[in-house]
Amino acid sequence: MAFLELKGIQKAYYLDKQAFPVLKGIDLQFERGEFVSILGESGGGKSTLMNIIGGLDRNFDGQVLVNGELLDHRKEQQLDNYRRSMVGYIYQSYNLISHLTVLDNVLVALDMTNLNKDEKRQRALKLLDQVGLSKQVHKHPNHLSGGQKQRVAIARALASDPQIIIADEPTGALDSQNTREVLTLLDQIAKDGKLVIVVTHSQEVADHGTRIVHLADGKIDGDERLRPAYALPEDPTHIKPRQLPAAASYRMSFKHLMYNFWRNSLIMLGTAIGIFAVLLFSGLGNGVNGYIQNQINSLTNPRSITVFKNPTGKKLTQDQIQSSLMQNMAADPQSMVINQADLKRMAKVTGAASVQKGNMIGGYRLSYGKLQQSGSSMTTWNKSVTANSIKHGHKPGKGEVVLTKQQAIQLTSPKKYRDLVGKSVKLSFNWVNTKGDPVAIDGVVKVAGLSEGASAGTTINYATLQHMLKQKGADTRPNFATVNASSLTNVEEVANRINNLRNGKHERILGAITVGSILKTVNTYVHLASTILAAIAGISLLVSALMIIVTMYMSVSERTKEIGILRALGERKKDIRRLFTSESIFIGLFSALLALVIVAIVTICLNHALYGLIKYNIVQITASDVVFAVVVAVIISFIAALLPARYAAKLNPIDALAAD
Ligand SMILES: Nc1ncnc2c1ncn2[C@@H]1O[C@H](COP(=O)(O)OP(=O)(O)OP(=O)(O)O)[C@@H](O)[C@H]1O
Repeated sequence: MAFLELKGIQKAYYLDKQAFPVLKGIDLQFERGEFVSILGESGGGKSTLMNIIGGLDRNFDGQVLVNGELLDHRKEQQLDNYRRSMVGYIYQSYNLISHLTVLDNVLVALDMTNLNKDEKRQRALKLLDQVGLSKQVHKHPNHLSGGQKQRVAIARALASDPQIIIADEPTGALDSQNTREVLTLLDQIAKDGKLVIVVTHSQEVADHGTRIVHLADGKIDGDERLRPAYALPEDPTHIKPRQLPAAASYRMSFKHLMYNFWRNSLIMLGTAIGIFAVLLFSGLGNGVNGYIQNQINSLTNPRSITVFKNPTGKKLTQDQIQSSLMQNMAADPQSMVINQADLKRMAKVTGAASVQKGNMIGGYRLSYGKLQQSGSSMTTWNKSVTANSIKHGHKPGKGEVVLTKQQAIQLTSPKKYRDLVGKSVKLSFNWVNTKGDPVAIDGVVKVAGLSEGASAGTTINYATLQHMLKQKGADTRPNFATVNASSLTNVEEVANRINNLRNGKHERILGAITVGSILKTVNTYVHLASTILAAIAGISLLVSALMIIVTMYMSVSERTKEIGILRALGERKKDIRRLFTSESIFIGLFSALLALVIVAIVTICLNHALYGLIKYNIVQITASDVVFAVVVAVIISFIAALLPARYAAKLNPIDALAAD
């Protein structure tokens, strides 16, 4: 039984369904320890035969038997295993992987063996030493001479200790000195008990072997034994093949990424800008939203509902309630009185947590020394006002008021207005008694603080105002109420229920004003803006994904030959796919990290620049934004690599090896 046997091998290439037969029935037997040269005219089918022997070609008729066992060439997996365990290739054009060092080129073959990390390294170094390259191990192939490159290729072919070495014109590109050295190495390989099959045009090379097979017109027309085959040594090999582990693909992808560092950096920068846009817009959305909420909440209590009497009995909008307020107060103050029954009904409304009585003065005069000021609205301090609206001083205690900054300026001067805090001012206004007769009220109150900003208002201590009214026999009943909703989410419902309270004639009796409605409008706009920004960011992510797809396709076409080399070494389609998806995932991951660095810098700068102005961090990136960005980047880069990786895996290894 021969070690390797070819039986009735036939092969034809097809062009427009027309068959061009190349091999027309080849029967050959080979033994280990042989150094066989295959000679023949150009185009005679030598390389085609080598691809069949080497397990690269699946489309032929006939049988290949190894140790008497049929190699099922229709099954891809069987051929992958066969190449991985049995065959080592040496090519005329060396076919080294340019982005790997000499040592790594040899280690690629060793990745598919059962040796541990140290053993692999030791073996690679030993083989490189044997071919005389121990000083060149860390160089890249483009820094080697032709002879040196071919010796690296020989070391790689021997790395996994295969029993068959196929060399296609191994000395075709070498000078005579290097040719002699390579032939000596090949002879030594045969001496070590391997089967060496060399395709050559050179009689000198052929004479070096133990046997010459001549191929003409697709048939064997000569088989000459020059010397007996070398005796077989005892089989010392302990190296067992195994499938390529995923970690090896990741390592190789990473090395390729680093080899093309600058080009990849630009791609990563491009992708990172897309991810950065998503992060920044999301952070800005969070910040703006938070800022507006914060502004509104700091000045007013969003859970509070201000309730007035509705003298019309009809349904009124919040704007209508507000605009008719002053007029009603002046024309018929009695019509605005909220009685005990109203207060009780409000308190019973579902979702109302508390009801607070209040008085609003429609028009009043303040005087400080010789200066006077007239105001149009002063309310008793209530739950809708927050202490944050007071910028200087504090909320009004007994006998105290809070004025607006503007009022303080009018009563003093633009430079000294703050001095008014703690000073007493005279307050006078008109009111009515329970019969509706006018009563003039006046008294001295102390300025507790000054309110400032959009919702600044004038407020007076409730007990103080009640006391002033009582003293003059005026009506002390409330003319507005503050209802606090039990939660932020039911403010509008509570307001609606209050608006719907009716008297015996089925007329509406109260009108409710909420700050929640303002908040809602603002939130709608913020949400709209965030959606638009997210869409823009989404487009930039799409561009990033397209960029990765293009890059990966470019990478596949640049690395076509490498794909062929790796397939010839025994890598599966799956390994090739992983090579490209993992590289893309690295790009995605590094882009995300780069985006995080950029967004961190921009966030710090923007927040720093704007903090002085708005006292708020306008960009707020949350931990979930960061996780989202990294996950999205990895997913997008993985998806973007799927098509190119699939394309790479499907390449025919023979065509890939023939690529320029
Ligand atoms: N993929 C292919 N499609 C079509 N025809 C092919 C293909 N590959 C090879 N051939 C043809 O098959 C024939 C044998 O080619 P092959 O490369 O095996 O010859 P060879 O003996 O190795 O030649 P050389 O010594 O010049 O390398 C040639 O005529 C070639 O044109």
